[in-house]
Amino acid sequence: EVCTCILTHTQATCHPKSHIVFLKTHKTASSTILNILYRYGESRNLTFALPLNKQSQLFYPFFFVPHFVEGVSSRSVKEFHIMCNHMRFKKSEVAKVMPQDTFYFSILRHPVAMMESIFSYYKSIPAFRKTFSLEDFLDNSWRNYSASVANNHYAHNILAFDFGFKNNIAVGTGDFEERTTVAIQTIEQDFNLILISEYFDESMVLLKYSLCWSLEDMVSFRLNSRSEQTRHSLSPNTAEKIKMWNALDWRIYLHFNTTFWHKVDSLVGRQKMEREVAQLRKLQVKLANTCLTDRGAVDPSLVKDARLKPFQYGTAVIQGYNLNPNLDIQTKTKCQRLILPELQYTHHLYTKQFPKEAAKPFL
Ligand SMILES: Nc1ncnc2c1ncn2[C@@H]1O[C@H](COP(=O)(O)OS(=O)(=O)O)[C@@H](OP(=O)(O)O)[C@H]1O
Repeated sequence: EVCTCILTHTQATCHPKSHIVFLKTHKTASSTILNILYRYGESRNLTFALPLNKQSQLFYPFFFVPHFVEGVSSRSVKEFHIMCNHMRFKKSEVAKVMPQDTFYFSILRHPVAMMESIFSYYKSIPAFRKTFSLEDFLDNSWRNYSASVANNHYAHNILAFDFGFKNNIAVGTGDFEERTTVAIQTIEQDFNLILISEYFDESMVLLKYSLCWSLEDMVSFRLNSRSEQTRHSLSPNTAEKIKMWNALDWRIYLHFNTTFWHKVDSLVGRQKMEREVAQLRKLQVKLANTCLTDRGAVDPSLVKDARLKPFQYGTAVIQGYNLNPNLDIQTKTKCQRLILPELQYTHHLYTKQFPKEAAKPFL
């Protein structure tokens, strides 16, 4: 894989990859990446490993098994190209569905920013429900945190959980170091690339090189972003408490933040990276000027077309976009796909791939 990617440096004959697994982690900009994969696959008639029965997730938080994918049990699909919906990762099971030469990648976000986002989005889970604030949770409520209660996994080392590891471990306990090492080594083995949400544009350029795609394939608008009014700034003291509480995630993040920059150096180079990030941003500004009326995201109450409204959850206010009404049909379709929220786009692809199943009443 590395060899073909190096060839892309010189614009030589690398072959675009189309067998891809993206582990969609939570609150890491993963919906923006999902949208990139959906558009790439749809425009090339690739087949997605979509969740069974019109679900939007691969039966998360259960560990992945092949029959979660529509078309596996019925054997109606011969070859899957892209798997990218939320799942709890288990490599041995995913590998039963996907071709051998599949490229595996995922994305991590700084655990402090991530927990701030998660607290607002998953405020209704038992661990957070009765707490006044994230600070209140970190100071007091975590003492009553029960790992066995459904959905509480969102509150503790959620990155590790999504990658398939046990998430309930405290720093300083007997096997913390060993389990951290095993988690990091296993992710290194199972994944070809780990991206970092804080360097989203750099991540997209790195992904472009790794997949041998074009810069045009990497353009996106920020999806699933919260409006300013539901963001909370955290003190340095709170940030330290989050790093302690989510020590496993913090260690995983630190490790892959380092390897990310090693990959940048070996696959792209810093100067070229800077140039390509600037090009990518230019392309995105141009696209925003063409596609959008408001130039950027707006609060959901201001999204005029109900079909383009993102799903709302918890105390978060998730923003969406308004489409420029003066577009020719072709441009309109292209722009619409760029801002189509995850649930709507998943349903659209499901209907295309499985028209008969899509017509059946929802069970
Ligand atoms: N391009 C880009 N760059 C940086 N950050 C981005 C980007 N796109 C989305 N986001 C932020 O990612 C958060 C949503 O993450 P997800 O889409 O993974 O959420 S979900 O788990 O699917 O609900 C959400 O974070 P918060 O706004 O802090 O909640 C988004 O703002």
